[in-house]
Amino acid sequence: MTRIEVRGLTKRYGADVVVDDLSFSVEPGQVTGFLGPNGAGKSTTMKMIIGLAAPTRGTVTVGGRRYQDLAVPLTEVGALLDASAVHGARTAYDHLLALAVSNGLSRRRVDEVLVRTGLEGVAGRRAGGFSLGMRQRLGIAATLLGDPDVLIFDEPVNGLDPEGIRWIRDFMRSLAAEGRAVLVSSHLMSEMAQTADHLVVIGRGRLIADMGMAELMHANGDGTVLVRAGEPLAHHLTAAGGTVRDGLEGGLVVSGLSGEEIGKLAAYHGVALSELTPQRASLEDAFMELTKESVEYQGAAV
Ligand SMILES: Nc1ncnc2c1ncn2[C@@H]1O[C@H](COP(=O)(O)OP(=O)(O)OP(=O)(O)O)[C@@H](O)[C@H]1O
Repeated sequence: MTRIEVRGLTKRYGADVVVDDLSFSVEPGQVTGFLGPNGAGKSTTMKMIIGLAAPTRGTVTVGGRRYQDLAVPLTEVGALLDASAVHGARTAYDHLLALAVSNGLSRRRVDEVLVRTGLEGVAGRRAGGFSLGMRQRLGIAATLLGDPDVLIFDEPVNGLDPEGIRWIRDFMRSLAAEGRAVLVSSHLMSEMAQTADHLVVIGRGRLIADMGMAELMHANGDGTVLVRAGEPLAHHLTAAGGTVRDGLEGGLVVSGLSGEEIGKLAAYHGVALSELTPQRASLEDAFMELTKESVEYQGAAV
């Protein structure tokens, strides 16, 4: 099983430290969301993983080896950093064939990846005439040519319509389900919520969070219940094992008890409830909270 290991990775451009002592792992069989506001250093980190930028300090390895030490990189790491980087005059088939041949891969793989990405019907068309969604598919097809265990995608859903976004999301999940390590960057938490198993959040080049999606949801209110009652109820809730804190506008935020248990408890003590709402974590809120210190340009509060 192949993983990406980033250790103490640092990149300096002139006086600017754009990636600052970053360490994290990308595990096989998972989609790892790589999140951060614009300019956080995501693309630069990805470039260092695939040897397109040299680290100022630190190391990054794929399956224990540096990218430049891989014999045929395409068979170990597939990366899509910029989907527009195709030769517009070439057909989709020829674009993939040129890549396959220059990497010593078989023609058969070209047909296979065209089918896998749903492009077989347009393989003879020039890539220059492709929609953004089709270009993304072509870019993804290229990453799969060498059947690599590790895949890296930089903002793959940027600018796509909902159908295209759904397709990419499902595709990432299917790649992880095959046991591959998938690293996907985004500056939108909402995109990651339905795609990633694990999140690595950075801001101004530094690691802010490295945690499982479930853990993040839990840490941000998932599993709590918002309660409003006409009469004092908090002491009954704590006596029954709940943890209670004050919410907005007189509400109580309760953890450790289910909505049903709270409802029964209130009925038992004859307390009328005006609200009993299980809380869903807002991941967007969690992300804003995590990164609020590190966004490049903040809107002025008016
Ligand atoms: N070749 C370079 N020379 C100088 N500065 C650079 C270079 N590449 C990136 N930067 C700077 O490094 C910082 C991080 O950029 P990077 O593209 O890695 O961020 P990002 O998180 O991918 O952002 P975005 O979501 O906007 O693409 C930015 O301030 C950018 O201007």
